[in-house]
Parts: sequence; C-alpha cells; structure tokens
Amino acid sequence: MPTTLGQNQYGKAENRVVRITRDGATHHIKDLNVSVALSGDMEEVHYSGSNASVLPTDTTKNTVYAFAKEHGIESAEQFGIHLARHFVTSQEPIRRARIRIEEYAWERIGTPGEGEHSFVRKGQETRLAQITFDGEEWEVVSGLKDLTVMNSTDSEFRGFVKDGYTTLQETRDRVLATSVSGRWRFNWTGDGQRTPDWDTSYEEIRKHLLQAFAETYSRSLQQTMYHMGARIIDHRDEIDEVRFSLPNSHHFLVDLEPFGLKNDTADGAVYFASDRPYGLIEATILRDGCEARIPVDLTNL
Ligand SMILES: O=c1[nH]c(=O)c2[nH]c(=O)[nH]c2[nH]1
Repeated sequence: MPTTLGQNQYGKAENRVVRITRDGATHHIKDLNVSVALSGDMEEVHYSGSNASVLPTDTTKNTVYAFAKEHGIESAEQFGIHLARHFVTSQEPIRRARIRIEEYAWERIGTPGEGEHSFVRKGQETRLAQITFDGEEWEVVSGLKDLTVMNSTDSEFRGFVKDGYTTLQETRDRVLATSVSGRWRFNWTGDGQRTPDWDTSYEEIRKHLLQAFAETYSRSLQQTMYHMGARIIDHRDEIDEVRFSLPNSHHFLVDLEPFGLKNDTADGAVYFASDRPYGLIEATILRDGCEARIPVDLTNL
C-alpha cells in the first residue's frame, strides 16, 4: 500500500535544567523544563532508516545544559530563542525548531541579608485537615503537601556506609531540595479546652518548618527533617506529634567536560533535576511523653 510521511518532529522532551548563579552569598535560581522538537529534511530516517540527517535527541539535551552553563539563562524566551536559532542555523537538514519551556518560580525564604540560598517554590501548597470524633474525644491532624523547597548550598552528605555496591561520591556542597508532605497532631481533645486558632497555627507551623529548613546546615535530609519537626514542637504548644514524608529531589551536576566547560558549585552551576528514583526520607517527631498516632504511611491520611 503506497504511503507518504506526513508532519514529523523529534527531539528531547522535558529537560529539567536548574541553573544556580552565585553572587557572593546571594544565590539566584533559574529552573526550567525545556522540550526540543526539531523538523526538516527527515524523510530518509523514516523511509530507509538512514540517520545521516539526524542530530541525536541526546545531543539536543546536551545543548540545553551546555547553553545554560555557557550563556546563562536570562529569561525563558531569550534561552529558547538562542536554542532554536542554534539548531536551525547549525544543522542543514533542520528547518524548524520548536522550544517549549515551563519555568518554575522560586521565592526566597527568610529575611534578605542572611544566608540567601533558601527558596520555596511559588504557588500554593495544599493544606490538609483530618478531624475524628468518637462522641467523646476529638482528634485533629492538620498538614500540607506539595510545599517545594530548595537550599542551593549549606548541604553536604558524607561519612556514609560504603559497601561493594556504593558508587555515590561524598559531597560537601550539594543542592538539597524536597517537596514537603507533613502532618501534625493537635493535643486538643475537646472537653472545655481552649480551641486553637487553626489558621494562625497553620501559618506559624508553615513558617517554622520553612525557617528550620533554611537555617539548618544540613548533613543529611534526615537531620534537616528532624530539626523541622523539633522546631514545630518547641514553638507550638498545641502540637504533640509531627510526621514528615520528604522525597530527596536529586540535583545532579551535569558533566560538561566533553564540551570544554567546567561545571562546579564554586561559581554557580547547572544541574539536572531528576524526578525519579528519589530517596524517600520519613519520620515522626514527638513531644517527650506523647505517643505516636499519625499513620506511618501519609498517603492514608
Ligand atoms: O540526605 C540524604 N540522606 C540519605 O540517606 C541519602 N542517601 C543518598 O544516597 N543520598 C542521601 N542524602
């Protein structure tokens, strides 16, 4: 049956590129999701399988990371224009490049002037509440999910166990990022006790966990997480128990050596933000003498 090739395009989709620029102690983040789609004289690869006109999708990915390092990311538009022009003008068979970019915005945590390397992603987290009443006692567990935070320095991970399967290198300066899912249980049980101001409590707890994330010099996500919970218990009398489930959102330094580019943390760097697999770090933090009642698996709450 005679057939003809219609519209076609190809490229690497969803390159998660994070560019951190260091201006002394003040860091700046550009966080993009870049998708490249190229088209042009691509009949042969489809008809005969000849790759003679095919710039690999892997190369398009490398170009995104290398351009981020070499030229920086001023804006999504400027970055996209630069990439599109490059593909169309440097490769004869490529006639059209479509660069789609999603940009994730970050806000600083804390006061300007002190350690400006902690960020919370813009856009509201989801606030959660679970209320249980058995006719006598109340149990209120509140929380949040999808509160995405990042420290662009003051995080290390070293001194860990090494066995025959360990390849992870020790690091004294890494990106620490997570999307916080947390629950906290109130000690309010009804019966004439003063009712907490639920909204103030939520705002204060959110503030304390963000400040603990920003202010802890991190030796592991486990340690940072414990500090976040302990700070809530220390500052909020109405809370007896906190549970966190924190994915360790790995940011890998991209190897740009093959393109003659040095990519290290010292002067700001480009990272590949990986979404899976991820470390999953979970714990309950309890006020002394109190018992744990929040389920271990937070997807059940
Ligand atoms: O903060 C961390 N805790 C770990 O337990 C761990 N494991 C790992 O590979 N990286 C990290 N990072």
